[in-house]
Amino acid sequence: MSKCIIYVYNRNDSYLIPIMKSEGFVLKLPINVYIISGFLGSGKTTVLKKLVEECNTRGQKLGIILNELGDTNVENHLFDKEQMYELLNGCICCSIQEDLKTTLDQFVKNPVDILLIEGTGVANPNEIIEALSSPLYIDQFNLQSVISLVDASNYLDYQSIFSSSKEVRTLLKEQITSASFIILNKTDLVSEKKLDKIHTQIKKLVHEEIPIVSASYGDVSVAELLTERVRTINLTDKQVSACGCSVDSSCSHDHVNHAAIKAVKLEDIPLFDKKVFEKWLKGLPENVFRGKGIVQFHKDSNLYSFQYASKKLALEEVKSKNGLKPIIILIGNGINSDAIKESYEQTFLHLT
Ligand SMILES: Nc1nc2c(ncn2[C@@H]2O[C@H](COP(=O)(O)OP(=O)(O)OP(=O)(O)O)[C@@H](O)[C@H]2O)c(=O)[nH]1
Repeated sequence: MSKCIIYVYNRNDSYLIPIMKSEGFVLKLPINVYIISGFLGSGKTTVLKKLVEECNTRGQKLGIILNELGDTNVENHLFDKEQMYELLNGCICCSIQEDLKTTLDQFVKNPVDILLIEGTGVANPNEIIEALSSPLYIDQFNLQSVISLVDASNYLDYQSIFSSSKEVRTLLKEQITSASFIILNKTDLVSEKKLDKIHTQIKKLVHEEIPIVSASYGDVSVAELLTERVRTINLTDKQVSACGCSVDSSCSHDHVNHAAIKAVKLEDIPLFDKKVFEKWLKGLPENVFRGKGIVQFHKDSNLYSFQYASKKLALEEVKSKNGLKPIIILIGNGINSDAIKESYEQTFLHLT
């Protein structure tokens, strides 16, 4: 096939869309989209990595949108070979819907085979669905599935931790009810009995057609993950976002779902002792339930990506160090950032 690019006008006549990118590949609109949703630490990035690996093996061109609560994404190095965009400093909700639209425009101009969107752990997928189903994008993007990860190791605890926060409980529920495919993940960390109880509770929340698959480390077949389930997506509430704004209203207030869930960033990190670091993380107040970042240890020139979720620390050597610096992000509900910084300084900088 000779190299050519065909342009067509989109419905709004606002710009030209390339539908044939390069020799041998025909990248067409609409782009198939998968939303990966789920609470903090539930396993979204684990599933995303799996999908990226598979799509690369198949030679499919991938687009990725990563959304982070804070101003730093410590996991972007995992996807630096993909056409990736980061939406930082807030959820894909009323506060950065415009950023999402700008990013979607980039994909309309530069189509990919598959677009994977990972929301923050406190994003309401309904708001991403809204953007994709707006008249501007309905012909350009084809939402295939909303994959929601549920953290089995924390599901029941979160009901009590957030018993006084209706907003977070609503968010946790909506991450489930807006799904077309549910992965009950981290089953390796819970007993059969507990798992049955959680399964029964989730089943009551969703339509009987929605599959609920138990997994550990997101070990669900890629075929299942990529199945088109658009017809079973529960869009009944999609015209009203969780913060109560209608789709077309210009929402100016802060997104309320996760107002108390905040991220604390620690930089200029010294070299650590691995055991002291782990002990410090596990000794943090109960309301700090997620940590991630990059660290370096004594007598070791490697950089490590760390994940702290479900009270477990996981370390992985970073292969492409390009410009990466040690950093710690801690996320929790109503956390006292001054107290955390003080504890960090006392433990690692020996300041009193
Ligand atoms: N034990 C166990 N750990 C898991 C499982 N799935 C993921 N993890 C680990 O849990 C941690 C968090 O996983 P992620 O995939 O980063 O979770 P996430 O939903 O992207 O987290 P956020 O970035 O907070 O939104 C990592 O250390 C994973 O390796 C599982 O099924 N069992």
